[in-house]
Amino acid sequence: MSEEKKPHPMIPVPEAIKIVLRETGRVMLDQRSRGIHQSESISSTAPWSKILNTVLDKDVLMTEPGYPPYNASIMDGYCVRSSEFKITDQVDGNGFTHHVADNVYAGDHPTAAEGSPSESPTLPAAYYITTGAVVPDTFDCVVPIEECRVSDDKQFVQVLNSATIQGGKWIRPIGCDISANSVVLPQGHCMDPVALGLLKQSGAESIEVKKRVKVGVLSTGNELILGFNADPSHTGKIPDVNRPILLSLLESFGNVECVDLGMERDDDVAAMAKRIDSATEICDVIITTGGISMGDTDIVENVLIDHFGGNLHFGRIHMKPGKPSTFVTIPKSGKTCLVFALPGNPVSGTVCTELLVKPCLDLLYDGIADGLSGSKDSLDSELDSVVRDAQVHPELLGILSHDIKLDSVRPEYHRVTIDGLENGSINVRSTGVQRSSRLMSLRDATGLLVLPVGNTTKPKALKGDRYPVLIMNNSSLFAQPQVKNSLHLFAKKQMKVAVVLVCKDSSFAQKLDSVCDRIKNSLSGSKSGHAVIVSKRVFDGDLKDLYSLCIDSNDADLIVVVCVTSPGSYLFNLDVSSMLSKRLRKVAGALALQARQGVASSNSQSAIFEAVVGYAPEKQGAMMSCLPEEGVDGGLSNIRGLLKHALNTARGKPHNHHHK
Ligand SMILES: Nc1nc2c(c(=O)[nH]1)N[C@H]1C(S)=C(S)[C@@H](COP(=O)(O)OP(=O)(O)OC[C@H]3O[C@@H](n4cnc5c(N)ncnc54)[C@H](O)[C@@H]3O)O[C@H]1N2
Ligand code: MOO
Repeated sequence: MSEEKKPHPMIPVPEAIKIVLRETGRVMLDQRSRGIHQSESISSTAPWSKILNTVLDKDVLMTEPGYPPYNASIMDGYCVRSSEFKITDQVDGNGFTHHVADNVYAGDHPTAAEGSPSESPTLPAAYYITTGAVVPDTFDCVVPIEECRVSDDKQFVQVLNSATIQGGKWIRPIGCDISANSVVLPQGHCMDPVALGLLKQSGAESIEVKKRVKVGVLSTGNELILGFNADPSHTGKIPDVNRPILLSLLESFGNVECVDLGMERDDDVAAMAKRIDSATEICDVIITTGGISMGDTDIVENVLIDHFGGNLHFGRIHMKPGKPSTFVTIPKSGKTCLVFALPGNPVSGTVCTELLVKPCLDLLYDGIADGLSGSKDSLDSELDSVVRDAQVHPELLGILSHDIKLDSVRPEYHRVTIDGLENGSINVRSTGVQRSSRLMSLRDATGLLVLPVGNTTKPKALKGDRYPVLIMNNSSLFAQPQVKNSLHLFAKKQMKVAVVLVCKDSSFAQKLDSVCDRIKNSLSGSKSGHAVIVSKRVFDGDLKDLYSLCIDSNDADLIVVVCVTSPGSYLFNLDVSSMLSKRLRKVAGALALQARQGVASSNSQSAIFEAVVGYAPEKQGAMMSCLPEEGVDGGLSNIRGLLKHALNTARGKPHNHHHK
């Protein structure tokens, strides 16, 4: 290390992000003052892959005459004139009402048909027409084929019910879907698949879209090679992983056009300067990795400052990983290039691209408020507002699933797997050893947990502690359910029900079949699918054996325990319900209350009964409910809709592939 090389002060992450946004805003205001507008025109006939995910910089308007551009039939049938029918109702001896002048198929251009007079001396004209075909001028009604009788030679047609003939019926008039000159797609709209379709319908020749931000990525270091090529024994050489990671990560942001700047040695200042020089010509933003800390070969900062006269805004950040991250702006040919010189460790470079570079790219792409002028007097306050309004990472409050030792020097952006929503909270677990060279720590990472510096009072973050977690990949949060756990598919499923009739006295056993029928009826509804009784049993033994009988058996989703006793003697029922509620896990209070209300509405006296609903711990995912015989219908139908969700909750843990 040379004598004069002194470490830069470490600034806090929030300050670093604000500096990045402020300098980005400065560049944008400068461009605005020079009238530079970052948009480009794309022909609407360009390949859709070129248009997909671009963002409109200008409204797309509907061309004349609107969509659809002609009056189109909604049905296969016959088009007629509503005015003619009234006069010539049922003139033909065979009951035919119209003669068929011609056929118009979708795709035909029926100019000949326009206003053509009826050729039959006696009957008005009709045209056979298909769905989507042009309704000939002067015709104003389509009668569906089902409403017509057609002669064998297809020359004549009888409209069976005159009431089906109404002006405008079964026709989409010109411009009814999109009226001429209306805004089809507003400025700022992302060209998603539906927007591509609407663009086609609009008839617009081209669109103005925001220019993607041009970002160059350069790897530095003498140790770098392209790959091991199945031979990792190159002493001292390692594959360059930063470029593939960063180029593809940037690509995934969607608002970036990447420029691969290749690899550069770290012992040749002139070569590196040359490469960065040509990059500043074409790139808005440059990311370099490696060569930015304290070693003799860490030359990147020298090149950026000494060779290009760059302005250094910060040279170190108080964070782990990513401490040596450096941010420089380089004025070049009338514009300013934003340069992020990131550490070479793969994790550091990746985390800092997410944390520091992404907000800069989003700001460059999304643009700044229209009213900002960048004039000298207001510049500072305008930049303040740019920083305040800029968008940063989506974030949630994560709950730690286990203890983590805190770093005693730097706040840590700890790579975690977000385990999804459970009871409304986000549980996170560490991806393991967090060394910034250990790319494996990013493999299953979907978030960065922001941990504070540890001290003697709080050396560890503890299980259950809450910290902000920055989400790295939104889609990972929405775990895909399996068919069996899907809310909408499960709704159609059968609910398998086991019934246990608990009798104080065996004479009640004969009620079993009728009770089962009532249970089946009360659980079947259009929304909750239908119930099938998979087992019916009578229990009249010692109550202490009841629970094991209930859980022993089949693959029921729901075990319904029905208590039957003589009217007015409810003590037995209470014994049953209190015994079961002790054995069940997560007794569902809200459901039980609903059930009890339902019971009461069937039979007011049984309201005294303590309805029970809960999960049987021994039967994974099954629920058990205990109800009195008199109110079983009301009780079950009251919880029918909720049972489906309760069962899904019991089973539908978010699916995760990578459990440690
Ligand atoms: N005396 C000090 N030494 C170091 C300090 C310090 O403060 N004082 N900081 C350490 C920290 S923290 C980090 S992070 C690294 C960052 O170093 P550089 O940015 O200079 O990066 P390099 O030394 O070039 O590389 C670091 C590491 O990463 C490997 N690497 C580099 N590029 C790639 C690539 N494209 N693909 C895969 N791996 C790459 C390189 O071989 C090194 O192992 O500095 C500490 N040192
Ligand atoms: O800051 Mo460095 O990125 O810890 O390893």
